[in-house]
Amino acid sequence: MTGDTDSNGEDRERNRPSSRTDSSMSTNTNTTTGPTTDAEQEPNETETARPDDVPDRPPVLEADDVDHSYGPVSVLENVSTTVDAGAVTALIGPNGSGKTTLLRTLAGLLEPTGGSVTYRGDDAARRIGYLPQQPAFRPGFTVLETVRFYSSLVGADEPDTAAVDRLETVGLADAADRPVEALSGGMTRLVGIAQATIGDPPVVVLDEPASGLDPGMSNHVFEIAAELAAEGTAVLLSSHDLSLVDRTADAVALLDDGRIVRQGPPASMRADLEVDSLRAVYEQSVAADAGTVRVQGVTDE
Ligand SMILES: Nc1ncnc2c1ncn2[C@@H]1O[C@H](COP(=O)(O)OP(=O)(O)OP(=O)(O)O)[C@@H](O)[C@H]1O
Repeated sequence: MTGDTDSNGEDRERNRPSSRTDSSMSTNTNTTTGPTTDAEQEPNETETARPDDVPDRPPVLEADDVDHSYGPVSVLENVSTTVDAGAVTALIGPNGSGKTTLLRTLAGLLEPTGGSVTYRGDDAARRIGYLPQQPAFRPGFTVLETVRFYSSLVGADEPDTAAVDRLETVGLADAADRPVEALSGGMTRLVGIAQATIGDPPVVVLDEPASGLDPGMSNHVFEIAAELAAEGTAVLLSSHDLSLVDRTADAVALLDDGRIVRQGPPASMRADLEVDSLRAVYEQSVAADAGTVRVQGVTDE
């Protein structure tokens, strides 16, 4: 993985792990999904044809009819999806629609209250790396010491080298000696990304990795996600930055009120609705009024 940054997204477009015409996620709503075959694929005029040498993307995580309730409050209902190797899968949806709950369920941090989540990847020392929405680190240590600690936890042969490399990748090399409690919110998130990716887990789950980052660093974080995918990692992230998702993601799942209402490659989603942006797909698919957060468990009188 390299740490090169481009600020305009053109290199990322060129370096995208593969064409987005291959569907790593079903476009059906609420169905168990798997890779579709090329024969099942509708021709897509907005994208170039899939080259023959694009590797298959086996599902590494599968969610099958997943429900999650916090006590009496049902937050996820019948969510079926896959997270595939060598792809960036993005979860989008309104505030409170259940993205964090789904990410935590897929990462194995929350038990589904119905359905199942299955890991189908390699039996790695660390299977899933996870960046929480609000990463926090134990005060009293520097950035380098913190990342080195996580590096040694995952059994790196040379924790120092691995930690230094990872800080360079996320763009934090210059802050290596700074105490973690003296970092800005965006810098803390970058330490979190270093922590989530150390040890090269087959699955990396990033909850709003670009939140609080300036535009250049947001681009950089999505570029890191694309580079991880190009190396074969299954990257699952949530984001409200629809243009970055549109440019970067191989597959998108749109969650509304705890249900997946659309999923598939962004180009297919745009083509299905005959619109030219993921934002337009979002606006046509989300039921809630803009400016209102739908709160599960609260009924309309
Ligand atoms: N521990 C919890 N106990 C009870 N309810 C919870 C808990 N965590 C989340 N919720 C509720 O579940 C719903 C979905 O929350 P979640 O954080 O998954 O949404 P989200 O899509 O990630 O939102 P955002 O985009 O604002 O981060 C919300 O109504 C929230 O209040």
